[in-house]
Amino acid sequence: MPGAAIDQAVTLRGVGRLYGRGDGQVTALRDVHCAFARGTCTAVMGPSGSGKSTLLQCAAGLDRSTAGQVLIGDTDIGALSEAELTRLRRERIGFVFQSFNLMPSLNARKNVALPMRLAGRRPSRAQVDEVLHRVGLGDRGRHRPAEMSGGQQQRVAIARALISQPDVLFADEPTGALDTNTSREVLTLLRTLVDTAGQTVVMVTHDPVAAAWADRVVFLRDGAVYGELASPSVEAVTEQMARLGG
Ligand SMILES: Nc1ncnc2c1ncn2[C@@H]1O[C@H](COP(=O)(O)OP(=O)(O)OP(=O)(O)O)[C@@H](O)[C@H]1O
Repeated sequence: MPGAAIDQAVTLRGVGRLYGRGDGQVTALRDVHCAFARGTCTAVMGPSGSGKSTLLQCAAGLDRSTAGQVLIGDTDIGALSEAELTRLRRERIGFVFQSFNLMPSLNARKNVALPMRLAGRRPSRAQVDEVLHRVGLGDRGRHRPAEMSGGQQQRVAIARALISQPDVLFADEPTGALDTNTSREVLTLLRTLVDTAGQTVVMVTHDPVAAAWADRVVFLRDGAVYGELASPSVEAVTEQMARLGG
């Protein structure tokens, strides 16, 4: 198709998400159109309750939208069965949470290998070590979460998300539980994955400093896209958030 030169990793077309019924119904997303280009990092921002987590979960196939289409590459995930969606999530999507969600009794290597093992495959030691090396933890494979800093634990969670070589890495407040220094550690890593490996990253954040690491910020208000900023600076993001009342 002429003009369709930008390769989108994820496309949302008119996405809506309603929760509940009747008087208690909440519109978490309304007619959201946006796309995330391959090999870029996008931050999603907006006031509390504006639909950021819902957008991320619908885009990642963790939740189903109630209107519109979500495409991963050119796959319309709304058209997939539950089994197909589970497989797509496992093979093409990585997800990182604010709270790391590591298994405390397992060392870093075993945490990284866990999703593949649960899917009935056993990654090789070399595969696990390679991904730990990529996140800068090549020497920490035997450490358990309690023996690592918050930033290191989040890097293990990122390694775990990367082991399947996902098309897109989604991160919901990846630095929300971290102090300034360890946040920078994690943001540097995400930036490096984008710049050196062409990884696509989409992250929700409340923090203008974190958002300024992204190539673009998409702002939400009341479940709708309010605007966006390319090459964001901390000041420009802060200003836009103040305008949004966030
Ligand atoms: N499972 C659910 N059931 C009912 N309402 C929900 C559910 N999940 C989210 N909502 C509502 O949808 C709206 C958007 O929520 P969402 O968590 O996506 O916002 P958010 O921007 O991520 O907020 P925060 O910054 O506080 O995490 C809110 O009004 C929320 O209360």
